[in-house]
Amino acid sequence: MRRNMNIDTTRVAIVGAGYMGGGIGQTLARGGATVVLLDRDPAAAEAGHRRVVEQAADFEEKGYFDKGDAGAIAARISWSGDIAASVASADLIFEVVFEDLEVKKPVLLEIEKHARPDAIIASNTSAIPIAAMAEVLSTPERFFGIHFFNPAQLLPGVEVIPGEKSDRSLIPGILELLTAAGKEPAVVPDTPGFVCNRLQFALYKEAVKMVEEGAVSPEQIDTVVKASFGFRLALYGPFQVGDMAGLDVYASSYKSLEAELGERYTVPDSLRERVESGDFGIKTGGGYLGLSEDEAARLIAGRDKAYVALGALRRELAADS
Ligand SMILES: NC(=O)c1ccc[n+]([C@@H]2O[C@H](COP(=O)([O-])OP(=O)(O)OC[C@H]3O[C@@H](n4cnc5c(N)ncnc54)[C@H](O)[C@@H]3O)[C@@H](O)[C@H]2O)c1
Repeated sequence: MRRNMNIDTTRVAIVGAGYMGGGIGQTLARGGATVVLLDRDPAAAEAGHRRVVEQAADFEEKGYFDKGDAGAIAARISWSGDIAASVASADLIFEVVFEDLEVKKPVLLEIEKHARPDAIIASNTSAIPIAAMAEVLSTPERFFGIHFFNPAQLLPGVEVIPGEKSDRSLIPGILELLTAAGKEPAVVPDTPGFVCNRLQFALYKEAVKMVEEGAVSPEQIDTVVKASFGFRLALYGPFQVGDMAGLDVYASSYKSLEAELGERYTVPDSLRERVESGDFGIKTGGGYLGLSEDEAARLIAGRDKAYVALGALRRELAADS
């Protein structure tokens, strides 16, 4: 099995040249990989390729990409109607077709049939369990979820999701490749929705429910979220925010919400136990992240500076639009 993945010598095949497939291809080609876009219909692969190359030129012209990036991307990315041959010569093959297990299964089988034994196979699924896809493969040890976010060219995060049977010694090479492409990958378990989509869809459902109840409009929710906790989340995770805000405040708020909205707002057990034992987060020492006094002081000082800078950036972007 491969261990190192130098992006400049890595050949990537992407099956599914749609929105995400094109974005992933553009990202990896920009990083130095050689990429071929494939689709069920060669015309779709060709169209996906054209979109990626034209978008890269547009991004370079607008200054989003460095000078020379568009030319480098165009030189490194191609399309093909020959899925078998393109997959056979790749080191890393992405399945990026529709979010439907029954569509993905035959695609994965076809990839596995043509792939070299040492090639890695990845899926960009949003929420289908990696185990459910690995099940159809006879070589599940080389299969991973590698989940880019939309738009893949611009969002830094990527979830790397090993399945139960994935060979974990392949993970450092995958992380090396993604980091070389400018990404901030995180290894996460094969739990429902992985990390991002479980949280994102919980929030979205609650927002939709509020609108359905008729109390607030979508516009009101967007206005409040962008300027309040959404503003924070651009730079800090929920545990950093909770430890800074005070776990006692969170526990009391859950009690009020539970009284009105019921069980889904019950104080989580570990939060209740912390508060009962006097652990209110940073203000008492402790919290979920267990930061030292120095680390906590640095976090708060950095937060104040970051929020001032983020506030200025928001005003600048609003003035531009
Ligand atoms: N759109 C998003 O915001 C987003 C974000 C993260 C992950 N994803 C995931 O990425 C995957 C692709 O999503 P998308 O938004 O790019 O979809 P899309 O519809 O833009 O692209 C899918 C492509 O797959 C091709 N395809 C379908 N069946 C095929 C087959 N049997 N063989 C070869 N090609 C086939 C289609 O022709 C199409 O070009 C899904 O699993 C989705 O959940 C999407």
